[in-house]
Amino acid sequence: MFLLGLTGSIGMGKSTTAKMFQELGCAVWDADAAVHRLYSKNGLAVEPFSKVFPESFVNGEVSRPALKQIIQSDPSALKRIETIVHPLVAKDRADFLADVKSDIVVLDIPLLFETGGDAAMDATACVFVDDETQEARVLERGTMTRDQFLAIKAKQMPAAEKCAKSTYVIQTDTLEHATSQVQKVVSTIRSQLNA
Ligand SMILES: CC(C)(COP(=O)(O)OP(=O)(O)OC[C@H]1O[C@@H](n2cnc3c(N)ncnc32)[C@H](O)[C@@H]1O)[C@@H](O)C(=O)NCCC(=O)NCCS
Ligand SMILES: Nc1ncnc2c1ncn2[C@@H]1O[C@H](COP(=O)(O)OP(=O)(O)OP(=O)(O)O)[C@@H](O)[C@H]1O
Repeated sequence: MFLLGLTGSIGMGKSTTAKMFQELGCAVWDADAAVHRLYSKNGLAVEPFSKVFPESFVNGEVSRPALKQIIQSDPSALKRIETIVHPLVAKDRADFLADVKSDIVVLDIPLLFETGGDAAMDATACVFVDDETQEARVLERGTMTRDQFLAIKAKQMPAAEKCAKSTYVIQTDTLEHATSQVQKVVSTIRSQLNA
């Protein structure tokens, strides 16, 4: 099993690119989706958040708008949120890897390099688009204010640095261009596996 870590700065196209890998028969695990499961009703993060951040506990779930308010008024809260969430995400991933059957497994992890997760990968791929397109795409989603976007971006390793550390860089300027680069990465890895 070949582990490919897929990363990139906020809104640069990780999820969209992960789907392209999935369409080529790769198994995909998505760290952000794991966080969604953990925050939802009966998710494993609900109880610890209800104790540490009672304001975030809304209708039996961890509320993302409430968390964003908390981080906005106290930027140090993100570190405390990560301390609760990251070990639970690690367990979700270990459970997934214990069961998966596929030649290539793509792990979509926004903080791959920031958390040292790249050390456990056979190769890494970074999605990339220019800063203006990134900002326009994130703000178009309407889930974050510009200040919230800039605060998250400031927490992340600069995009150019992530790309320099990666085995592959995937430009996400158009869907067609990204698809052809994903096809090349998959065929390169498959030919290595079959060599
Ligand atoms: C800050 C929160 C509330 C924002 O929620 P929202 O639904 O608006 O955004 P979403 O979760 O889709 O994240 C969007 C992007 O923000 C970036 N991001 C999220 N958390 C972090 C973080 N702790 N540090 C740096 N970037 C982050 C990632 O690129 C991510 O893909 C949420 O991301 C969160 O609870 N983050 C803490 C958990 C975490 O560290 N997740 C990262 C993957 S393990
Ligand atoms: N190759 C591409 N060509 C054109 N648009 C793209 C491409 N890849 C992604 N996009 C668009 O960019 C936006 C962000 O993409 P996506 O949600 O995949 O990013 P992400 O990196 O997973 O985001 P986040 O870090 O917030 O989780 C979406 O609107 C998506 O349609």
